[in-house]
Amino acid sequence: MIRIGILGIGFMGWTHFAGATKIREDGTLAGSRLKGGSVTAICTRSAEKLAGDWTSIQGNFGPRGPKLDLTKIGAYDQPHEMFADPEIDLIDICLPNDQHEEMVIAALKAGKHVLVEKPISVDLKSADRMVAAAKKAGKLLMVAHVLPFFPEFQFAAEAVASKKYGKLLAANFKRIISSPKWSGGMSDFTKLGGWGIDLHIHDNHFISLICGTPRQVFSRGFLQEGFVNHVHSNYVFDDAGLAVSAVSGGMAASGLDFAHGFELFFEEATLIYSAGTLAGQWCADRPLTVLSKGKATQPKLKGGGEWYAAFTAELQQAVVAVQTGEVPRGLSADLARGALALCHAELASVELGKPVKVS
Ligand SMILES: NC(=O)C1=CN([C@@H]2O[C@H](COP(=O)(O)OP(=O)(O)OC[C@H]3O[C@@H](n4cnc5c(N)ncnc54)[C@H](OP(=O)(O)O)[C@@H]3O)[C@@H](O)[C@H]2O)C=CC1
Ligand SMILES: O=C1CO[C@H](CO)[C@@H](O)[C@@H]1O
Repeated sequence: MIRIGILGIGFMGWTHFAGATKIREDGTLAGSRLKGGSVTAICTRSAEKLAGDWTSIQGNFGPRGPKLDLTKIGAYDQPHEMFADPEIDLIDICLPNDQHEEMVIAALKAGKHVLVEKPISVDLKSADRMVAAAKKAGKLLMVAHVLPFFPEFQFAAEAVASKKYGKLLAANFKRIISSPKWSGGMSDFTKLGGWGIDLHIHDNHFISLICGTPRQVFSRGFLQEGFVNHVHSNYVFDDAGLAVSAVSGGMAASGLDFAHGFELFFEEATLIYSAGTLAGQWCADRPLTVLSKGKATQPKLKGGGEWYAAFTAELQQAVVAVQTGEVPRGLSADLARGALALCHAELASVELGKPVKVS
């Protein structure tokens, strides 16, 4: 049994907890959703949350946090005490971006495997230090990029890899939010790395996963405090027969809290998907649809339809990685670091007004 300790009970800490744990209506815990793994501890600075009152938590998807009976799990208010607990194997870090490096390195030094929320860090040198610390400690460092675990994105990734609709010729991705209001810790634009890192990295990671690393990127957009707020990017691959672009940012008016989607153009089919919130209501305006030979079909997707299902799948893979010692590419720190490098190349491209090589 892989025992997981979650550090930071905000939007993502609650979401990971819900993905991993069966919760009854009355807030008591009914066991793990993960095969071979379980959340056995949490660490939070908040006395309220330690006592099980998570009702202050509300992110830009999913329900408000509940009132929980936490008597069956360990509850810490000091990260280093949780890291020292010999009964924990994997630390799951759900803290604001600027705190990832310090806590990741401390957990690795304490002999734990680590899963850290995306982005791995805001700074590339910091990401390198984290990767080096994992190698030195001989422990796994995984980055919780959840997009490949969303059923629609999983379907798209499998279609590209299997070539079931022929070669991918072109792709366009969208990820738009209005500025979130729920989190003090996530409200400092420079600590976030701007939406060009905090938000858009999801698509940079997914694009790198399914298409490989682009050679160059050419971006136009809007900067704020030295970081990207809104960006339109063209990715330049060695394969001139592959055209990929993305639009991401945090400039949407409130009421459009979150929207994402894609159009993938294959030789023999087009895949479209578009969903998000409109004035607080989740709305899949274009559920994943395959257009081919004049027909539009909505394929049966893998995975559950619950709001936390992608996180269950992500945490399940992290558990298997600890069991086997092998990190799947989607969770690898190297791919996460590469996605961050792409974000920085886009920032440089917006600043310089010309294409920039991806390092
Ligand atoms: N994969 C995805 O879809 C998403 C990923 N994220 C990522 O998850 C991470 C956390 O984001 P999110 O959960 O939205 O943020 P929240 O602010 O909602 O939660 C972060 C939590 O970290 C703890 N914390 C510890 N130190 C601090 C501090 N100095 N300031 C603020 N909080 C602190 C707090 O928990 P406590 O009170 O328990 O101490 C806080 O609630 C980020 O890296 C973000 O990019 C965010 C949203 C979606
Ligand atoms: O997907 C996401 C939704 O928006 C959040 C910010 O508010 C991001 O942190 C996150 O990665």
